[in-house]
Amino acid sequence: MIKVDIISGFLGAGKTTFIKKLIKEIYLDEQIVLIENEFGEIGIDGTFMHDSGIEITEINSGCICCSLVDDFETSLVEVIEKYHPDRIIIEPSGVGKLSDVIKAVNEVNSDELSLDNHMTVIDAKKCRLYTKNFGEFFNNQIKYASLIILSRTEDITEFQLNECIKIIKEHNNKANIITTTWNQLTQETLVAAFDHSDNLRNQLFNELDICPECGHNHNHEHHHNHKCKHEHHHADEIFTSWSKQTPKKYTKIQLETILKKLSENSNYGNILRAKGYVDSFENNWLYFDLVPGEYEIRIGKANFTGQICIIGEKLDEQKLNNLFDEVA
Ligand SMILES: Nc1nc2c(ncn2[C@@H]2O[C@H](COP(=O)(O)OP(=O)(O)OP(=O)(O)O)[C@@H](O)[C@H]2O)c(=O)[nH]1
Repeated sequence: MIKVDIISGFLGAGKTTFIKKLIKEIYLDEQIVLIENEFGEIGIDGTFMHDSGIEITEINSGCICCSLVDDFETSLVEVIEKYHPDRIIIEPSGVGKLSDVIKAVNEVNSDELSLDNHMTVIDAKKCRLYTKNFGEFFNNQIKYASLIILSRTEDITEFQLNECIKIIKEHNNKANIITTTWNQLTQETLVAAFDHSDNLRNQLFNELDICPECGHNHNHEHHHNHKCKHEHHHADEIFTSWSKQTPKKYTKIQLETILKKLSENSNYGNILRAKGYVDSFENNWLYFDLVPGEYEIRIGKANFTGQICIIGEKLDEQKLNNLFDEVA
């Protein structure tokens, strides 16, 4: 049997960072293939992970649970035939619904796959904001998780942490919630959290009554019709992405000025995530990550060209293009 893990979580929650930790500390003896589904057109994460020798299959420009469901099945079957790994880790796009991804995995026509952990990474700092603004996606990722991992707990007050846990428990009061900051999470503590989630998963599955049409859990016929009509949005009805490939060089200060504007200014649309890498005037490239209110620039290896990817709501493509092109 090939085990399948799904690691969901909203845009920028820390999925990729957590997967790296899992591979290094929990799955170190297993042969792993990672299937990444990016909502944007460019697979940015792939380049980071390749260095650790993990096979990566990327499915970009849409969502494996709606527009790319056939591509997803094809990729899974290809991965099984080509690599016969011990485990396949699926990283859905941040705007995917976990119930849809579980459903897509269950529908793949193969006796070799068995769904193992389906966990969700939640940015503890943004829990309240995201449940309010993007609840349809965010709450679904909470509800269907067998294990929940909080990120950025080092940056929040006890009050914020309790509030975040309260929100999570409103949607899922069974899953273990990992609240420890990631640099303190040891192999033993992770294993303990996973063991508990093993028991829970079976329980959760019995309770999952997933609608065959829309992938949602509905217990009553009446609710069923209502919810399918009014609540089931596809990610691309709400979120948009803008990508650009560019050979342009930036100084660190120039890139910082751009990211600062993106994180503080609503002129460009509601920016929820930006990431990519660009050439610099030094002998290295600048890799960047942005979520609302914070950004990070790291030094990295050259790539074949620079790539920028932005995801948000109502993005102003012209203004974004000018921002990256007309650098002072
Ligand atoms: N301070 C802090 N930063 C974190 C933590 N987890 C993730 N980050 C940062 O958050 C940014 C996004 O992390 P990723 O792991 O790329 O998030 P993701 O969920 O894969 O993002 P998507 O690409 O949108 O799917 C990066 O800059 C990480 O370094 C955390 O626990 N603490």
